[in-house]
Amino acid sequence: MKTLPEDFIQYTQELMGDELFQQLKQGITEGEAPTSIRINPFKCKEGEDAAGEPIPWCPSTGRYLSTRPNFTFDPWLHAGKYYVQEASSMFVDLVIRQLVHKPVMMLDLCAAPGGKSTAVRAALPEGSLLFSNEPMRTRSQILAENIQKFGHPDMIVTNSYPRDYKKSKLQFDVILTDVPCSGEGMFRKDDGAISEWSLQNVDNCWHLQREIVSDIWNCLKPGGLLIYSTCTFNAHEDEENIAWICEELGADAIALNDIDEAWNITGNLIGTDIPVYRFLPGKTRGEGIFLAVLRKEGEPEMEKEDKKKKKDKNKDKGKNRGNKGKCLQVPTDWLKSSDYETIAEDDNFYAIPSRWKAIYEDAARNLKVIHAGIKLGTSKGKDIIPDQSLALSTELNTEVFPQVELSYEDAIRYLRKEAVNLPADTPKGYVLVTYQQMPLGWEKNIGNRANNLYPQEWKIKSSHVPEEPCVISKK
Ligand SMILES: C[S@@+](CC[C@H](N)C(=O)[O-])C[C@H]1O[C@@H](n2cnc3c(N)ncnc32)[C@H](O)[C@@H]1O
Repeated sequence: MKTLPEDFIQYTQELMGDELFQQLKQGITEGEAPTSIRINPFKCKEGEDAAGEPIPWCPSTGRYLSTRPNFTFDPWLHAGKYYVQEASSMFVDLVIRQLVHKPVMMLDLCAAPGGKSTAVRAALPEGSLLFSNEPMRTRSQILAENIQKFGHPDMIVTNSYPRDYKKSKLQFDVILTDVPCSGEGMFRKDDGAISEWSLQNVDNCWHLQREIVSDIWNCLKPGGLLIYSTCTFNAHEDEENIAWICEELGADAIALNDIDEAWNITGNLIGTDIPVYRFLPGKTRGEGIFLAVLRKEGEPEMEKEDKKKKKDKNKDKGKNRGNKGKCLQVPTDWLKSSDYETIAEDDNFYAIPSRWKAIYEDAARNLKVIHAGIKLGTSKGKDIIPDQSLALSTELNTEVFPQVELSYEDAIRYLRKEAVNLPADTPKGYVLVTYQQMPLGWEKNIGNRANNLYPQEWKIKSSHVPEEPCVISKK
């Protein structure tokens, strides 16, 4: 049985009242964290569905599973066909679908490991561009990995601080700040969150959260949306910060529609009329999160912007802004569509959707961009080695590469970066290996053997192999 910190009990009981607090306490100490996944709609065939019960606030892609499979040994997870995410966090799906109806520029400022970024990307209208940022270097690498597995081309991953964004002067229609917090909402799942908790840390967190939002505020367009979330319960990091943002920075909180009472979402706990959404374990079926949506004061400058875009488009007509010399080296048919420009950086080639190349260039000048669009490959001598990002991209033209379908055992061997031999009649050169038709990565077939090109940093490290594959698909 978990023991909660005394200071936490005292404060939270006062904040919530006895009945709600007892429900929460029981949820944390005795309840079980539900297992859930979110399927990647861009990697599912029409009519294909995942097993499990739909998550009510994310019914198209979120599923509760009745057991917890050993996800590490499911090749589909590595192929980006789904993401393991706790259910409450999928609430951003509802927020985006309800409030964003035209293509936008969005920033997920505190994004690693990428759960909310991929959820948001799936919900945004096509034509939107999503920046996914994480200031901590190691975590930003994990974020870039998960974004590449998700495979959507309209994403830029950066490893920068909010203050770097402030200097960049980039402007966004929507910003999500899933800020670092004291983590009370993780008490059920993670004993470490309990041992690291202290009143002092709560105090440090709400100060840092205000600094983060202040730093990024000028990057939000007038009339733009700020989605603020934490995974903690105390009002300092939640309602009090929301009130502070509204008053000091200038914003209004927005109430969401169609919130079913049966979901048992809890509202504002400090008696103000600001609409906020709290997911409490023991009450709502998921872990603890807090979320509020704010609209920045001011009128959206839509008309002005649309005119400017038109002007810029005309200015660019007939102008090839790609790196011509290097462009020629990348086969033009590796992608399904030709709406891309190839960018060469050192030995690496990226395909950037043409419509946002100017924004990419702006970002690259001002921020540390660690991934953008689709990384096509790396040149080595006269060769271009196709990249893992290309293999997992939804834009890959699978028809131009020979393919070999792997058995479950070989797929796991491949994902562990062990040698996997290909059938004798496989053509020499780069071969796309798949598992149940999902691309996993590349091998280079050199005749008598094949080199496994799976990224070293992504490989499965455990030597265990389960007898049965984990099955997420509906039979
Ligand atoms: C709650 S986690 C984000 C989880 C993520 N949104 C998801 O759904 O997968 C908060 C993130 O903020 C990052 N962070 C820490 N300090 C930050 C800062 N000063 N500015 C922005 N992000 C920061 C942390 O490293 C962490 O990855």
